[in-house]
Amino acid sequence: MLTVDALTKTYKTGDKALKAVAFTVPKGQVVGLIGPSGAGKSTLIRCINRLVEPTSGRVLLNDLDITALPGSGLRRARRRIGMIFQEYALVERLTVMENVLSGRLGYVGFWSSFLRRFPAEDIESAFRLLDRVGLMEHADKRADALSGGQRQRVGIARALAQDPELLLIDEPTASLDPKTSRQIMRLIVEICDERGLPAIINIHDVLLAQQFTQRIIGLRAGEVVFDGPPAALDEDVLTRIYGEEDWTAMRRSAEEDVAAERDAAERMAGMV
Ligand SMILES: Nc1ncnc2c1ncn2[C@@H]1O[C@H](COP(=O)(O)OP(=O)(O)OP(=O)(O)O)[C@@H](O)[C@H]1O
Repeated sequence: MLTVDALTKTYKTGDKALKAVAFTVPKGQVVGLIGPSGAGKSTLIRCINRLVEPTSGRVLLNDLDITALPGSGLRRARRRIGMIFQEYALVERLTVMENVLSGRLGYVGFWSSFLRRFPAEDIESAFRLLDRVGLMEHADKRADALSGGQRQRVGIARALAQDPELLLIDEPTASLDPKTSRQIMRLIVEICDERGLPAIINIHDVLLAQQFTQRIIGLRAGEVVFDGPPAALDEDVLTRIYGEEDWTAMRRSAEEDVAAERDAAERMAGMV
């Protein structure tokens, strides 16, 4: 379980990016974090793994107080937190398998990691993960030979290779087409359910968040202004999160996207 307790971040510039943010995420739950630009979503994700130092408040991962850890303890704690990124952050010239195994680098000693020699059980487990994300036959391909959706699957497998207790996911579908985005969201939610992993997904696509996550947290100007099930996310709530003008513009562009996708599907159907 992840507990975020009265988390506050004030940057040196005086920007109050988080104001006493508090929530808990139980095992297996996937939370969609939404909010307008500048609401504090990235700051929240970065404060949880302490890439950004919180000003006050606490972050607990199961029984471990991440906010109280000194440097060495923090490195060990970060192994427990898997990260998945918008731009995948793969090593392009390495193979799919090597990228997945790089998730184990925090566990093997310096020379083994320098020589990229991994224990047999790490390799077996990496094969199982590649199978789970549907990339078994691509294990030996270089990462730069893959499609965007396949790359994100490698990113997911690499995060899981860490054997994490929490996943922090930053805009996982922002570089993908709508169909691939849905496949990736479905995969993330299924895997979190199978492994009892809590996850927070920073996601700008409200419809996608609503369709796949079990809970939505809406941030506005550093404060949680909504925390509840996707079904409760009505026009009033969305206006509260995004403001009247931005929500109307977002809804219009989402409707246009849905219509464009439907037209494309109809055209494809007409061709066969
Ligand atoms: N390194 C920094 N120094 C000073 N202020 C910062 C820094 N990073 C973010 N901020 C400020 O903190 C607030 C929250 O920013 P943050 O990037 O967390 O928002 P966000 O919701 O992730 O936005 P976006 O969706 O555009 O990525 C903003 O006012 C931003 O200007």
